[in-house]
Amino acid sequence: MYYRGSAAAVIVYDITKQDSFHTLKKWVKELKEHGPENIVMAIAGNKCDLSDIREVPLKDAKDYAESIGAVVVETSAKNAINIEELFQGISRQIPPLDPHENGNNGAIKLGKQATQASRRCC
Ligand SMILES: Nc1nc2c(ncn2[C@@H]2O[C@H](COP(=O)(O)OP(=O)(O)OP(=O)(O)O)[C@@H](O)[C@H]2O)c(=O)[nH]1
Repeated sequence: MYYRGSAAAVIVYDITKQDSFHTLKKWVKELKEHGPENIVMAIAGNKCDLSDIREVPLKDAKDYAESIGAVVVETSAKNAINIEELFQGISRQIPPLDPHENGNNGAIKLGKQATQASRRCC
């Protein structure tokens, strides 16, 4: 996992495999210990189209996500379910850029400026 300087991390488990939920917890631990301090964590319980054979109850995922302050969404990469919601959830958690940090942090301030084109010639 590469996370240096990341604003957010999506950690995916398979709702039909309890093992994958245990593995997810190990990744969360790793991120908490070695990841950026304010990284936004999002948990995606993938394969929600297979909920008839689920091993991980949604409540377990929600309780765990709440305990670590993470976003949680059940997704289906196969059927394109909740993918947009996942990224919208993440974007709501990421703080806006601080224009005073590191110069202008790469951001460009948009506004009216006098340009050649706007000057009158006669
Ligand atoms: N039903 C279903 N299958 C999926 C979904 N996402 C991925 N798969 C299938 O799961 C298998 C593994 O997908 P990968 O993208 O290789 O995921 P992986 O984490 O590398 O592999 P696994 O640990 O085996 O799931 C492939 O057969 C995918 O088609 C999903 O949302 N629903």
